[in-house]
Amino acid sequence: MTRSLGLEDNCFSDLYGNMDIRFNLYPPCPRPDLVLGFKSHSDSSLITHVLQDKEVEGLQFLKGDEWFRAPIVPDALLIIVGDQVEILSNGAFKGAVHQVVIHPDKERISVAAFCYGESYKIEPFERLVDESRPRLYRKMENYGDIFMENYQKGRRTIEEAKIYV
Ligand SMILES: O=C(O)CCC(=O)C(=O)O
Ligand SMILES: [Fe+2]
Repeated sequence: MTRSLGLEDNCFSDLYGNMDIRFNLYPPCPRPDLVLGFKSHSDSSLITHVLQDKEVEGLQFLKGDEWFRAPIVPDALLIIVGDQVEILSNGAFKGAVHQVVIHPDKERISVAAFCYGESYKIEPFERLVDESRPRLYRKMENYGDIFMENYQKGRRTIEEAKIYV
């Protein structure tokens, strides 16, 4: 990813600070058309590693206005680009919007490991901002905290970070 931006190999991973791990349990629901296991969101992290259930699908990604299912690949870790990489890369990568749907009669489990930056402040890499690529995101502080508040209200925090040029 970094090479495709002309940056040094470790410039994202050098920023890693905390990792939060979440164990998700999605009980079955006889009316999966009426509920979601996880409503539509992008992650506040730099990147997220997801270990999916070995048998029950549910994770979906938004492209355009269509949802695409993430297939099960046994024992594979799925990598999701988070909002903080969107900001650092000045929009070259996008925080992937995803949701989880529920199975009518099978439980699903997953484990998500969120890698966060060590610093509370996050802004685009200077080297990715110039006359031909204007700065598209403000410097954000305490992204994770703002994120939770917004998530509960159904808002995307990345929208607050965007500068419209
Ligand atoms: O359950 C999954 O596959 C993904 C969970 C997720 O999106 C999250 O924990 O942020
Ligand atoms: Fe997520």
